[in-house]
This record gives sequence, C-alpha cells and structure tokens, in this order.
Amino acid sequence: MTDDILLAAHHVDVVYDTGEGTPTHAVRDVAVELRRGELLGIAGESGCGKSTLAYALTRLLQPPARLAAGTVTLDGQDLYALDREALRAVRWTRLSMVFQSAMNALNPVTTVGRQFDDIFRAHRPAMTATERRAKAGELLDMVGIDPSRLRSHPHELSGGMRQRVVIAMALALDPDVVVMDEPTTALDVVVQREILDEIEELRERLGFAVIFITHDLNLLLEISDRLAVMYAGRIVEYADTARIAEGGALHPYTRGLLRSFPALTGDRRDLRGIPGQPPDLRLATPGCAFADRCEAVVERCRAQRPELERVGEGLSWAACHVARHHPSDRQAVPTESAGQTRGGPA
Ligand SMILES: Nc1ncnc2c1ncn2[C@@H]1O[C@H](COP(=O)(O)OP(=O)(O)OP(=O)(O)O)[C@@H](O)[C@H]1O
Repeated sequence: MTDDILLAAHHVDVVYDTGEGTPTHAVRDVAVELRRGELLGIAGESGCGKSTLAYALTRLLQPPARLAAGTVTLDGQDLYALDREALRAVRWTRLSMVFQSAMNALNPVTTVGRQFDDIFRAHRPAMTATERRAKAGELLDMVGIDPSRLRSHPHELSGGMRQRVVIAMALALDPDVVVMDEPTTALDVVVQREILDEIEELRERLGFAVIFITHDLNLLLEISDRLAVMYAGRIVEYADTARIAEGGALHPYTRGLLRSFPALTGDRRDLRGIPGQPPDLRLATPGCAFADRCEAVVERCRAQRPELERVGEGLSWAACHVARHHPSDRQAVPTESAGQTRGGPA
C-alpha cells in the first residue's frame, strides 16, 4: 500500500437481509483505493450497488444492509473497528458525504445558519458564536451563495442552492475525503454544470479527494482522474479516465454505458443504450452477470464468471473474457499481497 492512499476498501460484500426470502447481495468483492486529492468516479446503471457501496465506504449502512465481508480503511485505520466516539470524530473532519437529495440532508425546520452552527458546536467546541457565523458565511460565499442566506430555511432556496449548501457543509471542517452520491442528478443540466465546475474549483483550492458516484459515465470522463464501472454489485472495469476517454474502454458494459448518455458538452450522438435489464441481485449466476445483454458474449461467459484482471500496463482492469486487448497482455492478479487482490485493483 502506498502512502498517498487515503481510503481503501478490499473484498467488500454488502447484503440486504430482511429475514424474508433470498437476501440481496448488492455489493460483491469490491476493492477501491482513493489517493490524496484525486477524484475517483464510480459509474453504473441504477440498482448496480453504487449507493450501497457509498454507504459501506462511509460506514453508514443501515439495516437490513450489513457489511458481510471486507475492510474499509481511512489512512490505514479500520473504519469498522472505530468506536462511536472515534467514528464521530472522523465524520465531517476527515470523511464527509454529499448525497443525492439535498432536501433530505437539510433539516427543513431550521435555518441554514443554525445547521452550520450545529456542525461547529459538535466538532469545534472552542469556536465562539461570532467565529461560527463568520465561518459559515465564508463557506456559503465559497459555493457562490450570499451569506445573508444563513437566515433562510431550506425551502426558501432553489434545488441548486440547497445542493450547494450541502456541499459547503460537507467541506465545513476541511475533510480529506468527500463521498458524493449523485450530487447533481436531481438538478437541471445548467445548474448541474455550474455545481460540477464549483466542485472542481474547490477541489483544486482545498485539495480534498472525492469519490463521485453517478449513473452517467460521460460526466465522469470530464471530472474524474480514475474510474470504476460497476455492474450487478461488482466492479467490471477500473481505469485511468484518460484511457476510457480515448476510446480504450475494455468492457462491453463500459462501452454500452458510454453510448447511453449524451455528453454534457459536445455533439449529440446516437444514443443506443444497452438492451435488457440488470440481473436480480438475489440470484447467483454461474457466469458473467452481463452475458445476457452483451454484444460480445461467447459460450465461456455463461459458464464461468470472469475475474477482475489487470490488462496490460497502468491502471487497466477488466472482468471480461473477451475484453478488447491482446490475450498476451492479460496477467493473473496476484492474491497474496494486500494491495493486489483478486477482487480488485490496488
Ligand atoms: N433497503 C433495501 N432493502 C433491500 N434491498 C435493497 C435496499 N436498498 C437497496 N436494495 C437493493 O440493493 C441493490 C443495489 O441498490 P443501490 O441503491 O445500491 O444501487 P444504485 O446503483 O445506487 O442505484 P440507484 O442509482 O438507483 O440508487 C438493488 O438491487 C436494490 O434493490
């Protein structure tokens, strides 16, 4: 493990088990590593386990979801071994979250200023009321909102402003890592663009690392350094964004996703989407979970599940028997080192 890795997950399995019927195995043997200051994108269709993974990475899983296997470490510290107090100290100050619905993240009955106040009072007890107010105003200003809005209730703000407030709150205590789950999906395209630019600018200025989760892979091509593509609970491709952007996607699912969304900028392409539906995550399939929808399927795909394997040099991993590469490029992934797991890249 190299020093600049902030957040690392290995062999993460998450199961929703209500006690009735077959449990849903929503995340399977997932590994990700986030380096200091980078933006790692995680993409995939609805229901492939992205949000569940976000909750697992931040230790926010709620029953019936549970971490059935795996580890998540922040700066080498096991997040799941921390007691309540230690976990509380980590939240907001080291690791914070921005989820899709800003309306749900904000308390509807208190002012924005009061909500900033609560964060500072809980985590920075030495700050005076004047300092808290000044800092909250600064944070609002930083995300392009007039500090007078500290007196507003959430319903008095537009959707875009609310989402900006949530981002400012996530950054309030200068965290190292911010996990963002579809932070702009509910917003119109223009506001979405503005907020993405804002996140980029803040990241450059403040140096925090981001895990950015979205169903829109094209969006990640613009903002991420590296990306992971999830399908049916597993990472099926893990790559430097530049390679995917240059047309080097290895997995047929990644290529299908790229065709499924219009680029945020640039020309309107022929949007073909991917026929069919993702599989039921309660069922275990012997082969590749994508086989039924895959344009490149071969017999072996239905019989044997492809492992996530390194392809060629650099950060290029794919779980596909027929990924577009020369067969001699493919090498088996060593299992013995903590950094190089069978279940994913490191
Ligand atoms: N509370 C729950 N109880 C049972 N199963 C659940 C629950 N929440 C999610 N799931 C299942 O877990 C799987 C993964 O869901 P998850 O929300 O993580 O996917 P996602 O990729 O984030 O999708 P979306 O973009 O729609 O949020 C789905 O099959 C879903 O049905």
